[in-house]
Amino acid sequence: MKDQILALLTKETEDCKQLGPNPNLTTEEICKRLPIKRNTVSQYLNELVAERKCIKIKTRPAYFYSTDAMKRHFFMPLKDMYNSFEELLNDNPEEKGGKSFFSNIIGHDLSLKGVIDQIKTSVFYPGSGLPMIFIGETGVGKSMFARLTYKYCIERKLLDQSAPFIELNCSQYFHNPELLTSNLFGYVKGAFTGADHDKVGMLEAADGGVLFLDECHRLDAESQEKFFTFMDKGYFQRMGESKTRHKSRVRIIFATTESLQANFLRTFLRRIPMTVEIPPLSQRSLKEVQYFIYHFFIEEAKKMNRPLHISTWVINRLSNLQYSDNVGELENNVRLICANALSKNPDNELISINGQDIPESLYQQFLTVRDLEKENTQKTVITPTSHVSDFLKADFPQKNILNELMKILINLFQKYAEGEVKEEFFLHQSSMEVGTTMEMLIHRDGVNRQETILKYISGVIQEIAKFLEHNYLIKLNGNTLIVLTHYIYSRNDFTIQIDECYEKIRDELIDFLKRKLVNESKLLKSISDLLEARMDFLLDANDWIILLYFLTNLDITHSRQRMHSVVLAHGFSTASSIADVVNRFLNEKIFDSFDMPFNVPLEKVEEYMDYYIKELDCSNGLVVLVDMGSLMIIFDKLKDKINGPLLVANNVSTQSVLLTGEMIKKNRPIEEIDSRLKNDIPIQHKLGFPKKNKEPMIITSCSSGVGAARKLREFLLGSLPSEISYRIEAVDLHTLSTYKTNFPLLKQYQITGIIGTSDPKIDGIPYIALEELVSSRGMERIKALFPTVSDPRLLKIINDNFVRNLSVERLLPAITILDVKKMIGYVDEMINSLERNGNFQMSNSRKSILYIHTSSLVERLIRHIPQPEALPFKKKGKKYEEQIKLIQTALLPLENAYNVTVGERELDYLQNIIFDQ
Ligand SMILES: Nc1ncnc2c1ncn2[C@@H]1O[C@H](COP(=O)(O)OP(=O)(O)OP(=O)(O)O)[C@@H](O)[C@H]1O
Repeated sequence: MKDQILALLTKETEDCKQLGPNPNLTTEEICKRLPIKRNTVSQYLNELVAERKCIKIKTRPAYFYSTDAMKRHFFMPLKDMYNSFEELLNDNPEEKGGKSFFSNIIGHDLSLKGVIDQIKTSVFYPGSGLPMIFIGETGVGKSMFARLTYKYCIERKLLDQSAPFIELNCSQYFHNPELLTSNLFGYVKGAFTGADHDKVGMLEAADGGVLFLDECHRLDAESQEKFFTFMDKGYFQRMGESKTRHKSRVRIIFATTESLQANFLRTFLRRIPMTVEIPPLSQRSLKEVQYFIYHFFIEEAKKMNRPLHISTWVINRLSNLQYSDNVGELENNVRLICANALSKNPDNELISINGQDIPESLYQQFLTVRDLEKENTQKTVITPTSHVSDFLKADFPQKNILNELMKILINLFQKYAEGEVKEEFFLHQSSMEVGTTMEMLIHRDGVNRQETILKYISGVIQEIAKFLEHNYLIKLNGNTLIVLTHYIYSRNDFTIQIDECYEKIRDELIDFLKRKLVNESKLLKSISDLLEARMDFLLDANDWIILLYFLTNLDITHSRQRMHSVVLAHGFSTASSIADVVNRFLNEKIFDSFDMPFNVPLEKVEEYMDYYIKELDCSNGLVVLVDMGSLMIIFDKLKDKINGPLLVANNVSTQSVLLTGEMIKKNRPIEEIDSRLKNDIPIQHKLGFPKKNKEPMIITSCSSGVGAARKLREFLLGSLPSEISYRIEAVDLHTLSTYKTNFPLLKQYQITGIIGTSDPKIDGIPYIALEELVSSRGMERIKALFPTVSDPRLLKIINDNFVRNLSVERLLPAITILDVKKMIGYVDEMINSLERNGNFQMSNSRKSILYIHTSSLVERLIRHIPQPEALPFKKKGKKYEEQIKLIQTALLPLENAYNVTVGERELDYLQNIIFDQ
């Protein structure tokens, strides 16, 4: 069977004209074409991938290509699995190295990487590609990308060499929408006064090629409607025509500087699935702006066919101007400067460009730029044969910083290995080195915080932070997020290098750290997986070392047991500065901080603290230091919500924060901190202990990993009736077994049970195997799991849902021709009828068997599979007859729905399942 699947894939791969989502290469389609069950097909496909006989594109749905056929018809794939078609296409050797089609575009590997990926996705879509709309300010490169897309299609043989490219600027027809419509769609003789012959429109003229509609927000509603009919149905009519329909196989690209929502019909936008946003120059990095400057000077040098000597003064100013008309404006400036310099000395072999060559019109602007450079007389020399890459001397300062850091870390490890320093010192010192270097990355030059890629990375890091908070209960503060973002951002540009002779000891260091820092390693593995999945960013050995040390700074293990403390102070950075100084002094992150603007309303402070106590385990206590008497009210606001002792003191000074921090670090009890604070520094203070009952919670945990636990959580939540909102959290089994009752959730909540597939053995907390929920003791278990639910009706619903949903899960792979959910609905009805008419409660285990048995029974009947063997003889008295009647009545709706009749032997079986003692 596996061979059949491979043969089919080979044929389909060979038939593919281009690499892109092809419905014939999905599991779904293979199932339709071969008489094999879906599960089996999936399993074989994955085996074929593991055997390297086919590759998988992990999109939704996933696509499979035969590796051999790929090699013959396209290129040799370098991996077995790809996250997207773009990733696959990037492995095309023609796309690699200097030969990549888009590599001449400035920013192709920086801010425009995403734009180029989107274009590739769009053009490879089967048929005529996906219609795209480029949006972005004037001069960002929309027209350029439209032309490039066309050329790319020709290069990749998606279009013929002779295919037309027709461009239309819709704003030219602003005052004459009718003329625009007639030019686009054509007209027939007599369609309007003056239409004395038939005329082909641009849509038809562009058949087999590309139609680019610039400034398309000028399309009136009628033209938009005509377009979406065309995109929907594939035909259009010329003006004045009512019957004839025309077709055109055209790829349409739209572009606009305007907002989509305000200028287009919703129906129109819906037909353009690919919106490609090109960022303005102000959102690109300084580095990218400088590449543009070199690029345009090189273009001018080519045109003039002579070298240019440009002063640093000019380059610096050009780099720092604001360009409201973006790349186009920058290009014009360079052109103007060159033209001016040339006109002064037209006969010189070499054109020198200094401050005095700046044309009048630009000079004013140039003077607004602050003096940036130190005295620097060096000139940039550009010749007609220069290439931008000549100027990318890759002098990333951060590369040196990180290379240096690796040297220091390896050196420290060597010292430790040779017994020169103690383990504690080497680990501590290494973490401190990493912490300091990472902070330096943020403050390097040339980072534009608006830059698209930086924003993107920041978004991914925030997602990771949420994941960590949710799964490991680790809260990363804002600064940590910024540091991580900048680290990944820097590492996008280069690889950290160490001398070959150090590689062995580096690998030993990594092994040592993975053994020593088990929690951090686990955490980093999750981070690394997420970075790979979301950004295709792979951490290498050096990153692992640096980031493991970085994570130790976050004090993951300790923060779980220690008291928490926050400084709340008014002012731009008062709280954070004091907290930072004290944390540094104590060599540990003890304090969090909240900087409050002077006019901050109390609700905002309360909101922050609510979030804080919700997110962190404060069962060991929370100390809040505030800078105003009025904020003492925080005590009353929090005291009933918090699950540990609370101390609020009105004194924020370095002295009081340090005193508190020292005591927290020494794990002194909160009462002692309270009395020391009030004795040493006269302050207002309030101390209280929680009265609040802990909220109940269920934990799910599975031996096969947190993913399975999360699935189980979803399953349980999905089984709760809407009236009940209950906290259920998925926790990694290993973490649970390691931390036991010290695990924060276990302190904060009243854990009513741990449901899963393996017992973490925690004293005082019942473990309930999933199976038990559907056993005869199920109801009892459910009552204990949901102590706050007293209504028996609700408890019964929960119980019934569990049994039923679990049966559905089990039935899904077994039942092939029936719609399982629908079938289960009928069994529900049957159970209700039996319980109601027979006046009894069926046990969970019987219900569970009934769901499964009845479904396969109906399937057997539909497929005309013979009835099972008769059961051994049993006495069939009056009671038996009554029970059979009950079953027959309960079965009626099901029999009617599936047009089947349940026979005598089957009835006997059912009686056995339902009533047999
Ligand atoms: N990434 C880039 N690399 C090289 N040249 C670029 C790049 N982006 C834009 N340009 C150049 O900048 C100039 C302006 O670009 P283009 O005309 O395509 O912008 P536009 O967004 O279409 O502007 P408008 O909305 O005003 O029509 C062009 O000469 C284009 O070739």
